[in-house]
Amino acid sequence: MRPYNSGNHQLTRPFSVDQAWNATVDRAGQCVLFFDFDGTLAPVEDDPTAVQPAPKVLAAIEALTEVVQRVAIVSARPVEFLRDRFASLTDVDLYGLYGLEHSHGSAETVTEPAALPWVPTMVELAERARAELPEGTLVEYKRLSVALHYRTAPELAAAVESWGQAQAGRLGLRVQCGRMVIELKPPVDRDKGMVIGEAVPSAGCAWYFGDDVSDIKAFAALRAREAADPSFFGICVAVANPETGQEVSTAADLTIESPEALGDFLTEAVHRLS
Ligand SMILES: O=P(O)(O)OC[C@H]1O[C@H](O[C@H]2O[C@H](CO)[C@@H](O)[C@H](O)[C@H]2O)[C@H](O)[C@@H](O)[C@@H]1O
Repeated sequence: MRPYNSGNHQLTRPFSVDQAWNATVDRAGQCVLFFDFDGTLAPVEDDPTAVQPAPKVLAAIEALTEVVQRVAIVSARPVEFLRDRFASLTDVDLYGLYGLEHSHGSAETVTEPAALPWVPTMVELAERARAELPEGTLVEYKRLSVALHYRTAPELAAAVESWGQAQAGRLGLRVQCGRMVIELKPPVDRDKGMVIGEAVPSAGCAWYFGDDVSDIKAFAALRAREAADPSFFGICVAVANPETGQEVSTAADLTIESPEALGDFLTEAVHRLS
């Protein structure tokens, strides 16, 4: 595979964790670290409201903000949810709802204007889902999207997905499938790949950590940046899981065992980059 210029190091895929960090040390001040939230920084729970970052994650990210150019969380959760989980971190960029919302540092949340007219549709959709879907489905209303979960009732997968697809057709919404979930979103062009594509032009390197199929678009954005500029290097890291893990790992450069292991990995990264 084509070697690419990573400062003082020439890396050729596949590369090891040590090689990736050594190449990052040379340009830590130009490096952006992007993290997905659920299943990456936080272990999966049956109840989406109960989720918290894994041990060591908050301390490690806080320390990393001092040594890299930027740290950003890129999630399908609303910014308000992310801000609550990362309240102690004032220097982290938050991208919520696949980039329909963002907030930089402690600034106000900005919402993509084209998505706002879809709020009433989402309210109606969430009400209808609660009334029509079988018991065991968990309906998560997120203002500009609705997630239909079947983690605690996997036998409902086909029924929930078919109901969601039908509603998307009826209302003109887009569908994003994930780990035991189908999500309906406004027909507005925002995804994790677009967020990363817009955020990396001024960076010399970037790491993206993710566990779900929506994160593969973010990996692709790093690959595209690298193809356009051989002096840039992007490192795609999968977090293993029994549902989407194989697909995400196949698209990644490196795989980490779990969100808890990522906490350890980031703690080690602080020492390597400091
Ligand atoms: O982009 P992300 O930050 O990874 O968000 C993706 C979805 O994460 C949440 O659902 C997932 O985690 C839940 C809590 O652990 C779990 O119960 C569910 O099965 C997973 O799909 C979140 O609730 C969704 O809104 C996000 O779309």
